[in-house]
Amino acid sequence: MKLTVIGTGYVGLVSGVCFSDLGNEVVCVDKLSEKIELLQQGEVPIYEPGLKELIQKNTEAGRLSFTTDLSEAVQHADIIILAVGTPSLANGEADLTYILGAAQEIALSIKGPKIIMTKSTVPVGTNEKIENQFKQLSVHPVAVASVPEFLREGSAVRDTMNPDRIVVGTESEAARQRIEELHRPLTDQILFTDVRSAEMIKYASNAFLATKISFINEIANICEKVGADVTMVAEGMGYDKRIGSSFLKAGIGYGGSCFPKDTQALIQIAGHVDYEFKLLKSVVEVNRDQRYNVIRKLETILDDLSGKSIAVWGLAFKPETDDVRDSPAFEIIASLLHCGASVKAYDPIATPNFRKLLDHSKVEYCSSAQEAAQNADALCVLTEWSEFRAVSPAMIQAWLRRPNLIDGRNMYSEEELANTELIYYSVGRPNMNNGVKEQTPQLSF
Ligand SMILES: NC(=O)c1ccc[n+]([C@@H]2O[C@H](COP(=O)([O-])OP(=O)(O)OC[C@H]3O[C@@H](n4cnc5c(N)ncnc54)[C@H](O)[C@@H]3O)[C@@H](O)[C@H]2O)c1
Ligand SMILES: O=c1ccn([C@@H]2O[C@H](COP(=O)(O)OP(=O)(O)O[C@H]3O[C@H](CO)[C@@H](O)[C@H](O)[C@H]3O)[C@@H](O)[C@H]2O)c(=O)[nH]1
Repeated sequence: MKLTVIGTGYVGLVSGVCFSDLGNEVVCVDKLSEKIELLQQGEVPIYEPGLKELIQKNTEAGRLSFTTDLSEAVQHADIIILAVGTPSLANGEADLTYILGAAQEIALSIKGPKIIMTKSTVPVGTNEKIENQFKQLSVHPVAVASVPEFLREGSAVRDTMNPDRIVVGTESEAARQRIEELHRPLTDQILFTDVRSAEMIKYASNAFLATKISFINEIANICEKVGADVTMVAEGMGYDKRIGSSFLKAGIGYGGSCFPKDTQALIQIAGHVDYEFKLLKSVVEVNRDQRYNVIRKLETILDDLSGKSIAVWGLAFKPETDDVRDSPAFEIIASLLHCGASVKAYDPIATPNFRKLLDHSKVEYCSSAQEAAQNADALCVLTEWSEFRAVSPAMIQAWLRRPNLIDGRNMYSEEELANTELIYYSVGRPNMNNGVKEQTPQLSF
């Protein structure tokens, strides 16, 4: 099949590359010439495991190419995939400038019938707007389909090649058949819906996963007060197939380019039809507060943070990505600076992107985990990179000036801490002091 993908971000690039690997002829378009030049040279503008190898393989096979020329590229394809960004506006609504802008450019360029397949996450009703734009601007018939994307950053290639399901929302029988044909090699689990339901499935899925995370984070906060261990609680809950074990890891709250923006957008979508989504508003509020527990725990240990040197391990919003959009590390470091602390930060991959967000005289970006931890008054672990898991708590203690470890991702076990003198605070688990668990709090009822 001949495909043109508009937007070479995490979704457009990975989808385009994976579709080419299935034998389709794919042209990827972006308006950022520096991105396209990198891709034409075989370089990858984002960090995503396995992507570079697939780009090289499929470019060499002549199935994959990159261009900034949208109007030329759309002639090539029968299916045009929209994968441009839909970031948040100040009020939380999705900004449709890029998606409607791209649709307009396509409408003004096409010279024949096309299938427009929207992979971007868009509010209910957006694909109808896109269809109307085509009707107004072009004489050529288009069939519009909402095919939302569910890949995760850090495992985007694997997720794309092994999707749990493909959702296809379209009113067009021709589009339905072609899109089914395109996805059949990936899965048999293809759900056909109307357009609005497909758009809603994407937001509902992200909102539900975000709800699971805020739920377990609140359980963790209660566990800390009653002396229970949230990792055991989550394990015990997860064996129940109705609950499931995934997305029950307590931590510093969700970040990234999707959950924060998509939860806000769904609250707005509901608001536009006079529905107050109370549950989701709480999910967002819990998430916003959860990251500040790191600061509260530091203050409990160190009292005043002013003048203290705090090491931070992990700047990306999750491991295996260089994406720092809405990373909890940003607000945590900003709070540390606000409290008068200085910060020594390290991330295996994401430092260059994070530095663009926060270039501050009191933040020193280090080139190793040891350099960041050396002589600090406390270490905060904010991203669970395997590189950090490989460092023993005894080693961490040796590097630090004062033996304080705040583990925002529950990386280290009681056994590993037993032989150290660390003061250790994690999330929803008992604190440890000198290798010994703190006493279980007395319950007064
Ligand atoms: N990042 C994810 O993990 C993920 C997963 C599922 C769904 N989504 C959704 O997919 C969409 C894309 O997300 P992303 O993270 O890949 O975005 P991104 O910001 O990484 O990339 C978008 C790209 O589109 C390009 N672009 C914008 N307008 C263009 C135009 N008119 N012509 C050509 N290129 C244009 C931009 O230059 C940019 O490179 C969003 O709606 C997002 O919510 C993202
Ligand atoms: O048990 C968990 C699972 C995740 N997280 C956090 O949640 C955030 C998001 O993680 P994840 O979902 O793995 O990454 P994303 O790449 O943001 O993927 C989400 O957002 C994408 C964009 O919409 C969707 O396509 C994916 O299905 C959806 O998982 C990260 O900050 C994680 O640290 C937790 O705190 N606890």
